[in-house]
Amino acid sequence: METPEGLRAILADPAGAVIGLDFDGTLSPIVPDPDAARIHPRGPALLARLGERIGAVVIVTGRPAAKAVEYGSLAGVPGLVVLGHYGLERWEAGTLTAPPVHPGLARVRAELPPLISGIEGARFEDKERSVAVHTRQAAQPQAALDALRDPVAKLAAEAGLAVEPGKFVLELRPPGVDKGMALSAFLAERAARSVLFAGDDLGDLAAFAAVRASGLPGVTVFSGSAEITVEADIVVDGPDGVMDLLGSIADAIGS
Ligand SMILES: O=P(O)(O)OC[C@H]1O[C@H](O[C@H]2O[C@H](CO)[C@@H](O)[C@H](O)[C@H]2O)[C@H](O)[C@@H](O)[C@@H]1O
Repeated sequence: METPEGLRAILADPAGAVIGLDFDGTLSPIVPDPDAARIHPRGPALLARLGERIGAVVIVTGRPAAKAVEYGSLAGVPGLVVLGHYGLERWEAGTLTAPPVHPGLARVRAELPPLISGIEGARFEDKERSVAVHTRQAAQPQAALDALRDPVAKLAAEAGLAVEPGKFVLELRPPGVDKGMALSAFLAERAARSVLFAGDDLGDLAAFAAVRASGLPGVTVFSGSAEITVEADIVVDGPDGVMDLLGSIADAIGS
């Protein structure tokens, strides 16, 4: 495969590059229990190598930023920025900045668990600034997700929250921010000269669009799985493939 223009730009001028990465499904293999997710074993060392030479490495995730740092063992990655909750939170050099919790969260925290209690295998995740319902552990994950779509959408609308669908998950989160907005603002802040973003799920599409809209030499990387197909400049085989790609970038720019 010919090296995409965006990747060539990153290799030619690493100090001007931003490498943006999703967490679950991209850096961290998908597992049934959201609390059991951990970064790929090669992740921390690879990101540390990239952090030394790349202009900026930024993780843009639906997780709380501190959870991504913890589950990723990432506190020591040089210069790392983590934008959590789709850009609502920012973690940098051990400091977390975040807005107040959205007032609608109290209502969904109270009403979502009873609403999903009739759905076999459905699981509630409380992320403080958002909540999620997962169906991966149901006997029929897709049917369970489909059964939840309308009641979850109704509850979210009444609480003034947005629904973010993903891999066997529906999140209820504050509106007005997405991974594309978060990445675009970060590129501007860093005066980036090139960009790569890697993701695996529907929430990452906004970041892919931001790469394309940035006007920079850019490359989108899809961490492929059997669960979803998305067009991107480079498609790799899940987190193993992401690690191979990041490793080849780190090797090419030296350490
Ligand atoms: O933006 P991301 O970093 O990709 O986070 C998106 C959501 O990821 C998590 O759920 C997903 O991964 C779980 C662990 O592998 C898996 O069990 C689940 O089916 C996936 O949807 C996380 O639990 C959510 O809170 C994140 O928002």
